[in-house]
Amino acid sequence: MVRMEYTGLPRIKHVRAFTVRGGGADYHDQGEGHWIDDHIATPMARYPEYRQSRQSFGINALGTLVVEIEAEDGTIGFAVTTGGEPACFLVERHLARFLEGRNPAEYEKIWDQMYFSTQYYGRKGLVVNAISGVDLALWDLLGKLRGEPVHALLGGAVRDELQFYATGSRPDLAKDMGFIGGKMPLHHGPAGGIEGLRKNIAELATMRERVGPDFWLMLDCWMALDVDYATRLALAANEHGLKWIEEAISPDDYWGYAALKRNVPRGMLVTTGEHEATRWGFRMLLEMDCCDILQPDVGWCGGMTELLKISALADAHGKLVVPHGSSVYSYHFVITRHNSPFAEFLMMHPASSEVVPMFHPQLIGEPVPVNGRLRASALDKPGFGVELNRDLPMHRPYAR
Ligand SMILES: C[C@H](O)[C@H](O)[C@@H](O)[C@@H](O)C(=O)O
Ligand SMILES: [Mg+2]
Repeated sequence: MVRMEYTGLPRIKHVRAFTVRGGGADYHDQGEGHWIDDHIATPMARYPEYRQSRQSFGINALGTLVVEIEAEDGTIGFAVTTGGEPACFLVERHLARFLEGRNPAEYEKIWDQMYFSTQYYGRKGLVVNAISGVDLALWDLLGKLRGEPVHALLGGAVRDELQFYATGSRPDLAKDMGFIGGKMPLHHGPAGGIEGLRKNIAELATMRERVGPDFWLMLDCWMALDVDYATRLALAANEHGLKWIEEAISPDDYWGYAALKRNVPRGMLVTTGEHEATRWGFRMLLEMDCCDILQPDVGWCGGMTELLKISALADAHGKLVVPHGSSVYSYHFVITRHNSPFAEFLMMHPASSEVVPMFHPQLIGEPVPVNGRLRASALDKPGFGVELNRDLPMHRPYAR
């Protein structure tokens, strides 16, 4: 038998970084009147001028980062995440050196060099968002070069379809659309006092009335609360069958999460992780028993290469990993892991009344759940199975 010498894949020739505005991966970057910017509780709500709108304090300050990786045969892999112009700088002026000229299959070594070369100023947040964007573009390129969907590169689907819960303002409509649950944004935090707490519970009670006793209802608290408020909210919400209380405390307060997890009523789940990063951050959440479900965002936690490590660690601890909604980037992962039994779908329609692609308008061919589900066969194109909408006004601020 002739032994084929392994020469690797076509080398990486160019890495390019662009920013683009208006929804997409920076999905908080929406127009007026969208549910996602309507008096949602945040840590900034202690300042009255920043209470009504998260855009007022800059939740959409960054915009989307688009990373493109072109191989020497002309194949292009890409990915989108949150990061905007500063992330473009990091990609073109720092990270690109670890990719250009390399074999795209060496994603472990590339990830290691991207992380440890930026560790002195990175480790979480924007820097790891940029690393995640590069890593996801690399996996897209790998899939396109090998003619395989990313889920096949990750070991293949363990189920025939994905099921989704919906995040938005109308769990009642989500139930009618076939989703398995509805997660609502919390509208009032400690700054709203007991009155605000009562309003939170009234909103939950109204939705429980509309959806009946069995449909999952969850509250997303977006880092806004302290342990005392979160505990009182959980105790009051229990009679309305709250399934989980999400990201109630600051991501840095591991001790607060551990206390909240001890305080909530038996059977109610504590979840967090969308603003956590790397295997080391998630190890802290696991070893300090902070939560029941880990929710890394694959576009923010370090990318697919890191999510694989986080997921295996969580699995060893018997914990679920339900990634924060990140469109196809999480779908290709969730369908391959038993400890990821369902996925999040963020309702990006302004009134949560219609299913629209999560990263609209940036991804051409972006699949959406039908009746709350997505067949594995809908994810069978190479890479992440989507193309970049090149009609959008993209800007490459640090072209080389
Ligand atoms: C709905 C929440 O306030 C955030 O906007 C959402 O993006 C995130 O926390 C989520 O879990 O989807
Ligand atoms: Mg959340």
